[in-house]
Amino acid sequence: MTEPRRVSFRDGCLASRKAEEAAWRRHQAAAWLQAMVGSLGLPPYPSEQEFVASLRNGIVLCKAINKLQPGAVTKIITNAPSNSQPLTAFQYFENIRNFLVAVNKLKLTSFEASDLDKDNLDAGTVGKIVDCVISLKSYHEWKQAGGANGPNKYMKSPLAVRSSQIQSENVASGPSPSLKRLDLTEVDADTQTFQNLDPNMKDCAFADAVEKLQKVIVDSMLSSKENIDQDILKKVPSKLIGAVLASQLGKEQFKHLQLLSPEKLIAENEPTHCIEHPNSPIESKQLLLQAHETELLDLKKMFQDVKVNFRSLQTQFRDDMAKLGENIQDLSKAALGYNQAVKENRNLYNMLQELRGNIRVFCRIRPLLHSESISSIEHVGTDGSVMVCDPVKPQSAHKIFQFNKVFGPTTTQDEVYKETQPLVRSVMDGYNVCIFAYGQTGSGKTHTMCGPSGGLSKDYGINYMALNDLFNISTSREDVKYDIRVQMVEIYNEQVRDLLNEDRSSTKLDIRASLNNGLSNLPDAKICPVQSPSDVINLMQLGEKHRASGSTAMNHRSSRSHSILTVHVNGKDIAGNVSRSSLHLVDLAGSERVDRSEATGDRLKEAQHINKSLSCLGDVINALAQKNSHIPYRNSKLTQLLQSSLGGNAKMLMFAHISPDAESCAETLSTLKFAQRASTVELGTALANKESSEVRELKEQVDTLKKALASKELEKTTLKVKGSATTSERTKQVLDCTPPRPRRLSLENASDKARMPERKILKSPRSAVGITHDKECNTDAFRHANHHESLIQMSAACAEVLVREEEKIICTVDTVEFCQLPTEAYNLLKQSGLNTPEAAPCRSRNLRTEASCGDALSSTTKLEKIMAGTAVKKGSQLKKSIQSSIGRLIHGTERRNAQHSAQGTPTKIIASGCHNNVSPVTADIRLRRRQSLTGIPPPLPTMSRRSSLGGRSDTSSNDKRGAKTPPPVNSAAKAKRWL
Ligand SMILES: Nc1ncnc2c1ncn2[C@@H]1O[C@H](COP(=O)(O)OP(=O)(O)OP(=O)(O)O)[C@@H](O)[C@H]1O
Repeated sequence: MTEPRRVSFRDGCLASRKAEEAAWRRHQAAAWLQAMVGSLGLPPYPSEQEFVASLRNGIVLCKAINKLQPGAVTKIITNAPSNSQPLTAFQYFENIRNFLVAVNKLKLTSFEASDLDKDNLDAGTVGKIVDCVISLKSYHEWKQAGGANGPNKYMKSPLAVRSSQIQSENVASGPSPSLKRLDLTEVDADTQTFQNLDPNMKDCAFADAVEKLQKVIVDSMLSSKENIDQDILKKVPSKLIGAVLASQLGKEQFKHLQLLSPEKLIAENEPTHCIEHPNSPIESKQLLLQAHETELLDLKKMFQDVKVNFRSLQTQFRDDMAKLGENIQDLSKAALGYNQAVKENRNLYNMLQELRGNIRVFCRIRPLLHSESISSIEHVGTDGSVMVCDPVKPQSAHKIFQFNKVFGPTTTQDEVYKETQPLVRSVMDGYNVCIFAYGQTGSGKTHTMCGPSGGLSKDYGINYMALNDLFNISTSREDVKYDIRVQMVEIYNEQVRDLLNEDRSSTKLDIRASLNNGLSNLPDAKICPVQSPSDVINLMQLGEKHRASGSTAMNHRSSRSHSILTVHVNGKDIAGNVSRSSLHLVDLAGSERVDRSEATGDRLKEAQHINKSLSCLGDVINALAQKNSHIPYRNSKLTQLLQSSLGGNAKMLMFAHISPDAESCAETLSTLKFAQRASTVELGTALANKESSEVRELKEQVDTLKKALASKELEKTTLKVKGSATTSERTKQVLDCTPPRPRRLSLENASDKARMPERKILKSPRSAVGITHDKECNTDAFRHANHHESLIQMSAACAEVLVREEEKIICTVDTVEFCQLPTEAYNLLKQSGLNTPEAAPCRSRNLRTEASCGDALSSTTKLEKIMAGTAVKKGSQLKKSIQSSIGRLIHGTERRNAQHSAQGTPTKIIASGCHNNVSPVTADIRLRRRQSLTGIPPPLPTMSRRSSLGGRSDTSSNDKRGAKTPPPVNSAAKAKRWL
């Protein structure tokens, strides 16, 4: 069994300490008794009950004291034999009484007989019994030591003595002298004696006192078996005493004692300075209370500290949370910014794509059908890549193709449309869009464009969804009014057929040349207005019904023609701005290997046409990809129809359809290669076909003016015909050498080329009017040479007439101010005698006419100058202003058209270069007129007319080409020639 743990006062465990000490003393007492009388059957550390029980009959005690002092107890009542009655407590009391008498005789610590009564057991009574045994033990040791150091050296510590003394008042009559000597409270007599001695005696007495004190303490330590290092005894006695006392009663209480000298220590031991004994219950409790109070204070302090710490932690936590919140806000801002940046990046990428004009290419893989088992598609990447490997030849390299998007076999129609939607929606913003499905037969083109069963099922394809979307947008945009119309044609065996025409006997269509409006180059195709998606479904079903399809070995419902559904969208907003665009949805017939499709007869013929037209499409794509100067659009009807989309300014999307079937691997690779080549084609920048109301108004104005001009020309022709019968012959001659030619650089050239028929009327009223040749003569002479040049060249007689006619026409076309000839010019004409209208029926370019009019030359020259300087300029100002307005506002394409016209002029000039003998005056007038219309500065005298248009300025070459208009000459030279 291990020793109980010893706890000091500093730990505030006084009670525990006392219990330990009591147990320790019981152990010592029991051990000594057993050593004296033999085993008592007690454990090494007996409890109070065990200890008292072993002594209750007094036998052990009597035996022990007899060993110390033989015969101290003469008669010991021992235990009765086992068979007899057990002894009563009273019989044993005899032993106790005898023992206590013997103890008192030896003047040892005693106790009361009742202390052994088990009913009265408490810490105090057992302690007295233990003290008694310990004192016997000390006495025994003292005796064994030979009884040196006086008769009472066996006594235990003074504290114990004092305690015993107080508690044994009833047993002993009073404290024994020896006890009194050891009790520090009873030192008065000794101290007084000490002070009365002479100094030498005092020294001796002091030394003796110190020695005594030291001995007492050592005895006490030894008796209480305190675990003190033996070396401590060799140290300074005062410190030793202080250390011992501090260890016994607590450092705080006895600190001052450590500093005391022996004298002071003795003085301290005066009755007034009596050292408080901790064993006193009240004092112990006070100490305990103090310890608790101290501990409480400590705890309070600690609590305060914890509180402060907690508060600071709380503040810190709040700060941290605030910082964290700020950081999160920053992060979310950054994330938002990042998202916006990504979005902008995507938009910019799209814009870049649009600017580059690339065709967008999507690839769609159809799922394996029942009859197919092995797939040649190895991998479909989310980044638009697809990897193909021929399962029949696994050793062949894996081929990877990259597209804008790849749709796997499980992709739904909706998912496909979602990616297509932005393109479709741009139709409503005025862009032309073309979406076409390409791929081998049975790869799913019709499924994508029209839906399963060619649009007859509910799982609609792009065609229907696109139209539905357009309707949705048109209803959601309240400020724009849209007009949506639909055309549907097919190309079957190189014939364009109208699919919406119920009359199947007249469905064949001709393709007309068109520059910018996609499939509107089929003016004869039926165009149906649609108001709702149900209209669209009806039309699509009608078209599908009429579309050529047939069964082949590869597709039981194979499309045998290319079908083209065109949606025309015209929009007009509340501000009057208009937009025109078209969406072409093309479901191509599939390429097929005839051996696999087992096509024969009609099917074979169809297959050949299909393959040929697809091959032509491939040629066009190749030529576009290589940026060849010649693109073979005219090689097939398909490429002819798609020309404006492939080579124009439309947005293009191609769906490359592939079959995963291993047997179709070769076709799959061919389709993918075609699609990849197509993706490298750079189209022109997509342009929105929008017109502001201002431009539209100007265009309308121009149209009105043109119409007015045409009607007035007719009117004028009728009038002139009446008065010019006599000059028909000369006019005929003039006409023979001057074929009709288009007006160059006129307003018409800047207008829409689509208005060809109207322009023809203007250029050639002769054909439009259908009048006699003589009558035409006057009209053409007037129109083509134009009024000013005619005035110069015509005879004096006809000049006036023409001037008047000119005035009439100009008056209707431009303004009244413009057509009114200046008075000066008119008077000159009069003076020159050229004022007979009847005498001027012919065209001015006739040299013979010029010769006969030689006398009028000077007047004519003057007139020319005046006309060039005043009337012509005045008249042209308005035209010029209109033209410049149109030039600023009209679409770039139209401006280009105007440039084309301007560039085309030299060719026309060359073509009409047979009239080398044209009057230089006429040429000059013509140049001035052109300048007035185009704003191009007049050429330098050395410059040819061609150079003024930006062509070469080499006059010799000009001459060689026989330019129609010679360099201007001065009036003297002109006069010479005319003479
Ligand atoms: N994505 C798909 N999901 C389910 N079935 C599909 C898919 N694509 C195609 N099919 C089916 O494959 C078969 C052939 O499709 P489809 O007729 O659309 O091919 P095609 O390319 O138009 O052929 P052809 O050029 O001969 O007209 C049809 O039965 C169709 O339902």
